[in-house]
Amino acid sequence: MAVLVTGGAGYIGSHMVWALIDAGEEVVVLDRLSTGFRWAVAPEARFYEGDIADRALLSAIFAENRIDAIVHFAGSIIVPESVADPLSYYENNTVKSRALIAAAVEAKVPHFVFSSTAAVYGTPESAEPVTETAALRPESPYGTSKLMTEIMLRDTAAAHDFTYTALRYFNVAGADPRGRTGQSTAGATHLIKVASQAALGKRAGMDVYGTDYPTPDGTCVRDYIHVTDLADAHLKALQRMRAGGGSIVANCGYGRGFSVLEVLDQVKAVSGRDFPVNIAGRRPGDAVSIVANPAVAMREFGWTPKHDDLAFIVRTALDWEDHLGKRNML
Ligand SMILES: O=c1ccn([C@@H]2O[C@H](COP(=O)(O)OP(=O)(O)O[C@H]3O[C@H](CO)[C@H](O)[C@H](O)[C@H]3O)[C@@H](O)[C@H]2O)c(=O)[nH]1
Repeated sequence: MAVLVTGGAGYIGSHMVWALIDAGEEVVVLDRLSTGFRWAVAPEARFYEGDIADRALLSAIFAENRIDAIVHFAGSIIVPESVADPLSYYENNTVKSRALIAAAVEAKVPHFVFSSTAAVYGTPESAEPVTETAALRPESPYGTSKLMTEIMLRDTAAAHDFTYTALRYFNVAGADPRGRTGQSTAGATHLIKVASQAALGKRAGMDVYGTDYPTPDGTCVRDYIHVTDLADAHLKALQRMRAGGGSIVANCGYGRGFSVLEVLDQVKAVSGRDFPVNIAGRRPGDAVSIVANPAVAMREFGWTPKHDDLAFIVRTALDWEDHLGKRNML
């Protein structure tokens, strides 16, 4: 059987494709290449260029491949962009996911792994690591668009012979330790990516969005997870469903938070480079502090983090950024 990876030319998707291939799986990728890159897709995967809401293309993919699982990454991922242009986020993340889920049900594809997000929680009530049963109060259209898809999956699983896993990602960073892929998106806004670019002189400096938050140093706190550990969580979630496990929602993070300033110190230390940091105002849609309780993923699919070390995350991000620079890519 084969696994269909939507968004497999993107940052997390391209790592997932490698994780599946490393595990001996047959992989089919569907990506419209709006932000991803054809070269990011492992050559062993079968590639289709197109949209996840293109029913004719999906029918062809299901007819040409024996797919028993979909791992769905395709979507828009930038919190402030979603605040500025909410309807694009509801279109790309909710409406198009609905089309993909409908096609999966029609084709009787039994397993679905969905890339959800910690943004579904908004800012949790307490500073304790958040569990999956916490209140769902997204603070951005991005978070709401993903939550709506989770709800569609829940209701679809109740009505059809269909099992899903929704993985709520915390802050994904780093790159394949073997250097095969990394975060390559043009105009990326993610903290570790931006700081790596500043450290390597690809940008003159960077902004810190807000130092007046109610956190120890006044900057926002996040739980940074290495992208390879995240891909491994998907693989384990898939194996669990194939073994008969039911639908489930699970956090993907390490259970400890770092502030923006702590991350910047780490990037400076690991790279050995200093760079200008401008203290700017708060960015719309930012949650104050959010850290995962990953107990469900660890217990239910036996997920064990292997790279839960901020210095390693930063090292692999810097190595990938350097690799892109040496090849005049981005
Ligand atoms: O140049 C920058 C970039 C980011 N930040 C700050 O760094 C923190 C992390 O920001 P990111 O943009 O790296 O990530 P977000 O927490 O906004 O969002 C990420 O995590 C979310 C879940 O928490 C979603 O999954 C989302 O897709 C993903 O981008 C925030 O406080 C942000 O304000 C800066 O200060 N300067």
